[in-house]
Amino acid sequence: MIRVSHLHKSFRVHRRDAGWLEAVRHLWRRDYRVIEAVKDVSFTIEKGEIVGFLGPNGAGKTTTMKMLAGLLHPTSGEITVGGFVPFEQKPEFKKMMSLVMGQKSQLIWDIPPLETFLVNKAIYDIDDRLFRQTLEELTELLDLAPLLDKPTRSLSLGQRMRCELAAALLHRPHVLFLDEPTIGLDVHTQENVRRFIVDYNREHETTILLTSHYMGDVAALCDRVMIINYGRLIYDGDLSVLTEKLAPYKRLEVRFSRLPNVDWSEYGEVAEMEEGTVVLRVAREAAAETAARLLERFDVRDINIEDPPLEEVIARAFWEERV
Ligand SMILES: Nc1ncnc2c1ncn2[C@@H]1O[C@H](COP(=O)(O)OP(=O)(O)OP(=O)(O)O)[C@@H](O)[C@H]1O
Repeated sequence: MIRVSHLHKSFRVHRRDAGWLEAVRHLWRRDYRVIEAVKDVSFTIEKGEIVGFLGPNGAGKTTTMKMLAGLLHPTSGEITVGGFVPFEQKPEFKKMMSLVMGQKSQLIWDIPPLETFLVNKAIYDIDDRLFRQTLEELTELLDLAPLLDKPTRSLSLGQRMRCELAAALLHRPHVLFLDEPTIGLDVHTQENVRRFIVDYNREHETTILLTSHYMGDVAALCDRVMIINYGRLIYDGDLSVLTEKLAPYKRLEVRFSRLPNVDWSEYGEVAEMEEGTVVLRVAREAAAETAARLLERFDVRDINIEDPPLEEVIARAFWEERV
């Protein structure tokens, strides 16, 4: 569905040092600096996949998404989305995809969401029956009924985000680019939005590329992740493989009736210790056996074996640069 080959994007920006003298000098002499935001990125995404696109601030995620959505022209390289070249902005292309940016609203501020939806109906030339049917479905799924006729500016962030998603989906796009769709939302609304994305993807086989700083989004939604750092793709594959590769240990959280006074290094590396609980880092293959040993020797109230937190795995990927 999405094919990207040797994609590059550079921006030419004015170079100017601070100070008024520099500002005056700048009137005559203009220096430029080139920022290579995306460097030689290639990937393919098949129909119906949900792929997480991760990277630290300024890594090149939004720039890539904007190129995929046809808002930016690549410096070089090729992109096709559903067979279309995005930057040509053919009407058929616009009808088959949608871009949702958590930081930017596509709803018209002073009118109720329903009226923005009607504007979109006209823009995308959606026929009456399909519009009614889709709106009904989205209203139900996103619980929009009480919001549709309130002015957008009076909605909370979470309510607005649900309406943003509806606005983006009214024309039933096959490809969805979601840039930070849960940013700033409370935990409950984040979960609702995640559940909606999963259900929607399952039902309509929508292809989804998603960026998020919330690892909860990524863990809940994506089996596959792509990691970009300084404009380069440094990982593209299964999230579980990444975890195993970069964090080849498990976290054993053990709660005791009374914390025993022992040399923990015999069991693993202590990550945390407080009151009656100790968290140990233990090699993956030794986790089950270590848990059994602890259960046998001590008065254990509860024991939990978990993968390391995703934040830690992703942070390691950034440090290691090349995965
Ligand atoms: N229009 C522009 N002009 C100049 N430089 C730009 C422009 N847009 C992006 N950049 C630069 O390109 C690089 C990549 O930016 P981009 O917004 O794609 O990163 P990002 O991974 O989405 O970061 P974030 O997580 O902070 O949103 C950054 O160095 C940014 O400053």
